[in-house]
Amino acid sequence: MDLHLDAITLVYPDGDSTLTAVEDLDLSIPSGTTTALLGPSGSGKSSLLAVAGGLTRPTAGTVRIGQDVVFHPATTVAAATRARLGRIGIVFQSPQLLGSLTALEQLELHAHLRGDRPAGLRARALDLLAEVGMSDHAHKRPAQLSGGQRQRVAIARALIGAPQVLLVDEPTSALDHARGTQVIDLITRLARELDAATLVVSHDSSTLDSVDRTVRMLDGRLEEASRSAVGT
Ligand SMILES: Nc1ncnc2c1ncn2[C@@H]1O[C@H](COP(=O)(O)OP(=O)(O)OP(=O)(O)O)[C@@H](O)[C@H]1O
Repeated sequence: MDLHLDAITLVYPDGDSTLTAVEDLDLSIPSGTTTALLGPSGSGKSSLLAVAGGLTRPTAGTVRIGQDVVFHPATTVAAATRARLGRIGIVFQSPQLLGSLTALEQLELHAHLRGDRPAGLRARALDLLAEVGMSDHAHKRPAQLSGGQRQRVAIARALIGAPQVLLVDEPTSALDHARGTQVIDLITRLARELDAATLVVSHDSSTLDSVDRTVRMLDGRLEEASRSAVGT
């Protein structure tokens, strides 16, 4: 299903005043495609991703998956958590793996937390680890893996629940150019295979050849050139 961010505004309290991190922003991402979100530091990229993932309530506007409004200014924490766990996979900037668990166990634990039934779970987790090129490392713990390998485990973990939406924050910031490009190519391919509407925040446009679309944020808004590309 497509992801729609409709007229999103996010205002943070800032001492005695306020700071508008995202301002009246519209963005739609068709299912199975990947959109990269670029922009200078402080332009609002992570804030927008947090709203799209239901981690932060928008001040105004709605987040829809298909026709369903999943997040809006009055969404309760319980409803946001339910929608996120059921429909959205998130990969954070640092992979946030648990040190004591193997790659395979990271995926299994995540599925259990989502409330998935265990039947066939191990096979699906192993399939996903194979998809991200980690079959030979399924039984290793994070300390035994490289940065790029940990990022691959985090991507597989985000996909274990077959999410309709995949949100990825700066997946390449700790990687060199070649590995960064590989990770972006992997995300783009998996989004297509799994039909997930995917948004990737990035600083580094040189790794983004495989994405379907690139949009740029500046001061909480999409730049004109990117906005005209929306929907193409
Ligand atoms: N929790 C918060 N409370 C108040 N202001 C915040 C908060 N989080 C972010 N901001 C401010 O909102 C603006 C947008 O920040 P955001 O982190 O979304 O930008 P970004 O484009 O992701 O930056 P970077 O590329 O450096 O991660 C910045 O001015 C930032 O200082």
